[in-house]
Amino acid sequence: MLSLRAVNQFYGTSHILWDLDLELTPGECTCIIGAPGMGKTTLVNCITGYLPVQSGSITWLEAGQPPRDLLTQPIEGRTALGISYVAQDRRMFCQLSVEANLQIARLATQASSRSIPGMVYELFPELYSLRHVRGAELSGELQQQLLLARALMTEPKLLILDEPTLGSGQRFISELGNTIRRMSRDFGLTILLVEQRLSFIRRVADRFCVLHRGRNVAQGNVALLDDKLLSSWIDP
Ligand SMILES: Nc1ncnc2c1ncn2[C@@H]1O[C@H](COP(=O)(O)OP(=O)(O)OP(=O)(O)O)[C@@H](O)[C@H]1O
Repeated sequence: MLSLRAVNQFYGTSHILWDLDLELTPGECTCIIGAPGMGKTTLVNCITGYLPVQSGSITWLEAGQPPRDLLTQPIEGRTALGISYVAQDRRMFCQLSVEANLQIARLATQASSRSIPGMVYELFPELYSLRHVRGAELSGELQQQLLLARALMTEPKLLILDEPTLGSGQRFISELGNTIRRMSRDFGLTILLVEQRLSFIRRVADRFCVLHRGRNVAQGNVALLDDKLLSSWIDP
C-alpha cells in the first residue's frame, strides 16, 4: 500500500526524520508510537504532502497498478489516490450542518455526486439523525465522529489518524476502537494510527513502529509490543 525508503526531513537546519523506512500492508492498522517530539506528526505530514521531504522515497502501491511516486504528487493528488487524514487540530465548519460539512469534503474528490457514501452513516449512525444540526451544536465526541466521517467522504484506501483518542472519555475511546476495527475488517481500509494509549493500540493495531528521535527503531506485530521494548524507547 505504502512504502517509505530512507526518508529524511528537515525543519530549516533541524534534521527530524532520519533514513526512515516503513511499509504499510493493505487492510492492516499500523500504529506509530513514540514519546512527544519524536517526529510522529512530521512523518504523517510527509506522507500527506503537507511537508516536503529532503531525500528518500514514498511509493504508493496498489494491486494491478504501477507504483506511484507520492513525492511528485501535491496534497490533492495524494487525496485522489486514496489518502485521507484526520489531524490533531480537529477543525471543521462549525456554522454548517453535519451534512454540509460532509459534502464539502466530497468536493475534494473527482466524484460527480455529492451524495454521502454508504459506509459513512453505517459507521456513524448518530450523525445521520443529527445531519441537519450545526457542527457547533454537537458535543465534543460527536464532533470527533464528524471529523472521522468527513475523512471517509473521499472514499480513501489509506486513513491516517493522528492521536484520535486525545482528550476523549472511555466510552468514546471504546466505540472508536470498534469503529477502527470495522473500518479495516468490513471496508478493507488500511489505517495508519499515531497513538499513545497502549491498551487502545493493543486492541486496534496489527503492527507497530516505534519512532525515536526521528528514526524507526523497532517494528513488528503488535503482539511483540512488550514492556521491555516500551521501557527501552518510550519511557526509559
Ligand atoms: N514547524 C516546525 N518548525 C520547527 N520544528 C518543528 C516544527 N514542528 C515540529 N518541530 C519539531 O520537530 C520535532 C518533531 O515534532 P513532531 O510534532 O513531529 O513530534 P511528535 O512525535 O508528533 O510529537 P507529539 O507527540 O508531541 O505530537 C520536535 O522536536 C518539534 O519541536
